[in-house]
Parts: sequence; structure tokens; C-alpha cells
Amino acid sequence: MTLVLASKSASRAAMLAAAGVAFEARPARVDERALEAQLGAAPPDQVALALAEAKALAVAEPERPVLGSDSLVVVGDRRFDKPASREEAAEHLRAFSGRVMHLHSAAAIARGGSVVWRETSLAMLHTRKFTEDFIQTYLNTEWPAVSHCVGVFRIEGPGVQLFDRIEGDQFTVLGMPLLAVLGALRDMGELPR
Ligand SMILES: Nc1nc2c(ncn2[C@@H]2O[C@H](COP(=O)(O)OP(=O)(O)OP(=O)(O)O)[C@@H](O)[C@H]2O)c(=O)[nH]1
Repeated sequence: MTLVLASKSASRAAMLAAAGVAFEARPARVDERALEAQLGAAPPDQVALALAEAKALAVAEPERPVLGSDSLVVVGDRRFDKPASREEAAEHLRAFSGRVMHLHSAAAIARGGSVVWRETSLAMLHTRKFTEDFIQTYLNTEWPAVSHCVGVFRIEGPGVQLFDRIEGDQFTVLGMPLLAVLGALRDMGELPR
């Protein structure tokens, strides 16, 4: 049965398409900020997982598998979501500068209204120390495109200039633990072994 991707994320859709997975994308109507507020001081991977599960469950689908996913960034003890303005994007970049960005990506698959699979993954992105001139020049070209990206970067574009080193798989950085998702789809008989 064709997978439903409960997401408006172009990056997540692109990953599945490139992997040759047949799917239908439907945005999940979830108030992510309200759910995050309810979760309070829960560990970041559990927050990302709860959001991924909420998205998978938010798309009503009686039979087909529904995949939800979420990514969030933690630097020090502060959690970051997607920037709401260019000014907020600049503030995020100042907070990231010279520090290690922990990027948590989670995915969950729901079937018949219940979550049947879940996974989280972590990438560690070591950022350079940015000058203010770099931040503004970078945002001159990357805003508003990066308004859709947690961490204020597109790794496949100029975002790569933010980092000295990256630990973790590229898919986690792009927004989803794709390798684990493909394994789950194989185990469910949705993909050939
Ligand atoms: N193109 C690109 N997108 C990225 C990158 N890193 C993170 N993202 C995107 O940042 C977004 C993280 O925000 P989320 O709240 O998890 O997802 P969303 O974009 O709101 O989409 P939903 O799945 O509908 O919630 C996702 O769309 C990720 O794919 C990157 O390096 N490149």
C-alpha cells in the first residue's frame, strides 16, 4: 500500500523520492509549539519523537502506513525550532557560532490509528565562529529559504559553510532517519528485501 508522508517538508519528500519510495504527501495539522510546551523539559529526542508520532497520527488513514517526522536543534541547554524571521535567524546563528549543534531527527509510522514503529537519530554539527559580516552576507542569499530549516541551513547549499565537522548520517541532517525508515518499510512488506 502506498505510504502516506505526513509532512509539508520538501526535504523529506525529496529523500523518499530519491530513495525510490512511492508515497503521497499530506501535511499533518499539528500545533507543534503547543505540544512542545506540554512536553516541557523532556529530553530533546523524546520531544522530536512525540512530534513525529503526533504528525503520523494526525493524518486520518484507515489502512495505509503514515510516516511522520520531526527535527530539532539543541545547542547547550537551549532548543531551537525553525526561525520565524530574518532577525531570529541571525540570533540563532549567533547562538550557534563556535558551538556543537545537536540535531535530533525522529520518525514514526502509524497504521490504523496506532504508532507501530518509531526511531530517533542524532547528528552533531560543529559550527565555525561566525563574524557578523558572514551572518548578514549568508542571510542575504539564504533568507527566506532557510525559514523552512531548523538550524538555519540547507546542508546541500551554502549552509555547508557553517561547519568545520559533521558527525552522523546525512539523512538525519536533512530531517529524517531515512535508513531506519527504509528498514521499517521493508519489515512491513512495503519495500522489497
Ligand atoms: N533542505 C534542507 N532542509 C533541512 C535541512 N535541515 C533541516 N531541514 C528541514 O528543516 C525542517 C525541520 O522542521 P520540522 O518542524 O521538523 O518539519 P517541517 O518542515 O515543519 O515539516 P513537517 O514534517 O510538515 O512538520 C524539515 O523540513 C527539515 O527537512 C537541510 O540541511 N536542508
